[in-house]
Amino acid sequence: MQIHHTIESLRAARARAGKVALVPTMGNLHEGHITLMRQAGEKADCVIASIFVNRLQFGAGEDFDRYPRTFAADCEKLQAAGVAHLFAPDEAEMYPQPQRYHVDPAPAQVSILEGEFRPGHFRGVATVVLKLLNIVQPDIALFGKKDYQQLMVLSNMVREMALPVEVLPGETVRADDGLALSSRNGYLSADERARAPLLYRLLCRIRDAVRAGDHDLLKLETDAMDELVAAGWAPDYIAVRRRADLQPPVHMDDPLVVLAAARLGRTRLIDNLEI
Ligand SMILES: Nc1ncnc2c1ncn2[C@@H]1O[C@H](COP(=O)(O)OP(=O)(O)OP(=O)(O)O)[C@@H](O)[C@H]1O
Ligand SMILES: CC(C)(CO)[C@@H](O)C(=O)[O-]
Ligand code: BAL
Repeated sequence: MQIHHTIESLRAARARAGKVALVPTMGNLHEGHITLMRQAGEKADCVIASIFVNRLQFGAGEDFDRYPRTFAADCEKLQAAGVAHLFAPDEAEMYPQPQRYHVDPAPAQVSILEGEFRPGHFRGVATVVLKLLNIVQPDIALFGKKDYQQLMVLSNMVREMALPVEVLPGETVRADDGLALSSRNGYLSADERARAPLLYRLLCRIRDAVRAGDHDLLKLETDAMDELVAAGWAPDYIAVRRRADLQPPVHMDDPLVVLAAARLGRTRLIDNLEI
């Protein structure tokens, strides 16, 4: 695997490659990321991964400074997964001056769910992903469904900006007990890690209830929030939404997804399940 720290070096390599799939990450790689890399390898001749902890998408008081940076271990995993090129710019390469141009998703996209609790987050995500797409110019870009709203925002950006790239979703990879793999799981203490699968279990319960014909969504959501609080969590939201635009459903036969975010100690976890 070749490692590129500059845009110039990455672009020279990209120019020699055929069909390229890009998998953007913030590093601290786990099996969820590696599954995306393998899926990318099935769709393209050449897989390019990126690792960049993007300051623009972190709010004040969020975990930018303590975000796990494990570059050497990440490189070994990418190499083993058959990734051909890694783009790993430093901050001066990505943002040589304070970024003056941003992608601003419409409030309907980003004032809800994650966007309500992380103001400015998706502006930062969309801006860095547009920049990564411009740098790499991949044919395909892959993003995980674990970050469901991110996938929606980025798919809409690509479509509305007519970017010449195909966005492909990756299914959420989970631990045996159901917890969605996430870099932030590493923040959990042993006790918190043992309690963490409750979030997934509550999502399963709501999914199963809706499938079985229970349409009292408010009660399902409120009961699950109460259960999290009783178990010592601080939930931000649990919401059943339409998959297409993440707005509240009008018809229960719309394709739906249930999404949640909650804090366990100092760690904020998100998860979702399609219904
Ligand atoms: N468990 C997972 N299954 C599938 N894809 C995943 C999983 N976790 C992350 N991804 C995807 O990997 C890409 C990079 O994500 P990122 O580097 O933020 O990892 P993360 O584990 O989600 O980290 P964080 O804990 O910061 O949310 C994103 O497209 C994300 O949706
Ligand atoms: C897409 C992304 C790499 C942009 O920084 C990040 O939000 C992530 O890791 O999901
Ligand atoms: N996995 C999405 C990136 C973030 O939480 O900032």
